[in-house]
Amino acid sequence: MEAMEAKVSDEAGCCTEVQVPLVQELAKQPLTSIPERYVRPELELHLVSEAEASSSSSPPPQAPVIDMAKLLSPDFHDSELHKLDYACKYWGFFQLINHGVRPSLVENVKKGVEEFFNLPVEEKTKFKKKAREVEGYGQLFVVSEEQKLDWADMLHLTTLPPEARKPHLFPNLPLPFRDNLNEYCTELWKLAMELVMLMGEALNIEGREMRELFEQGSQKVRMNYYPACPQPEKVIGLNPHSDASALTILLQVNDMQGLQIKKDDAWVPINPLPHAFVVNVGDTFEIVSNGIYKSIEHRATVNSKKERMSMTTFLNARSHGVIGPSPNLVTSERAPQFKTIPMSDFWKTFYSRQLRGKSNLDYLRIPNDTHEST
Ligand SMILES: O=C(O)CCC(=O)C(=O)O
Ligand SMILES: [Fe+2]
Repeated sequence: MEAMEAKVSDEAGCCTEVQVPLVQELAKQPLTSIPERYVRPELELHLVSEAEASSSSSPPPQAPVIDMAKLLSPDFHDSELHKLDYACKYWGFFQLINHGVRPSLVENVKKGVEEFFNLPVEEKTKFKKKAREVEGYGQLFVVSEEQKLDWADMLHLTTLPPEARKPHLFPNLPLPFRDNLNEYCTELWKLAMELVMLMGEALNIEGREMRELFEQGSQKVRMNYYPACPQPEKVIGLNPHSDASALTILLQVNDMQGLQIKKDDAWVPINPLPHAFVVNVGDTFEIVSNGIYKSIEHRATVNSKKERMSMTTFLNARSHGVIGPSPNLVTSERAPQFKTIPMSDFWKTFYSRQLRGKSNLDYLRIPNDTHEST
């Protein structure tokens, strides 16, 4: 992978310098009130409409469930591919069952994540995110001293290809977590590649084009720790956002619910099914699909009872070259919806912004009435 040097430096070094406290440590103190930097006044406005919504008799809609075994079976492939296509177009999120990753491996990884966050703070600080880096332990996307903060800490790592791992991060994870995570990442790479190839098939994108975009891509993981909060309705665990990745595979680590996705202007909770992964389309795939598949806004809420942990695995397109709508999906009826830009520029703007809504995709959007070529 000769472009690796360029890739590593493209995705790093574009972050800001603002350092913030660890929320896990903050939450251990006897808090009489939530520090102002974590209080989100906008949530109070939303509470009213959510109360109205929850008083309606119909239960919230559920994200589609996709069966990987059916996608891979000649008998069920076509009908399941149709379901996958629908899920990516209208939900941007689905639960994936029968994904083939060994349950004991998944359990070991969950255990490793819990054990990491339970390490003494001095141990975890060895992984601390350094100024101007995007990987490590702490908070990402803090771009100003005034900005509101999330009620969460994260450990963010490049996991694949192995040569892109930061020497002070992945290789220093405690054993056996390091080995389990290594195997899990290889399994999830295969799974994510299978899924993007299937999504490409459903959209009629050439296999060669998909392989060029993703085979030399990278994988990152983000382990999220949301401490219990005495006033959970005032804070947000992870600000509403869409993921920059092509595809995200989320593992809920302990049995606390908190993920919500925006569907028809309402927040819909996702309750992970046993042994399922929650999968979502990221901004990169929305661009490649020329807006046909949607990267949906989601957020993490917190609660007063118990901490919550999750781990997201991101499949990213290769970071050399450009990213833009697939030529097959730009037609006389469907103009390009996004500009084509160097992938390195895409990452630079992503890491220099606050994580907020679909702001990183919106700046690439071509207004409807403009038929400029890219
Ligand atoms: O913790 C969750 O459920 C959501 C995490 C997430 O959206 C992310 O890491 O991008
Ligand atoms: Fe996300």
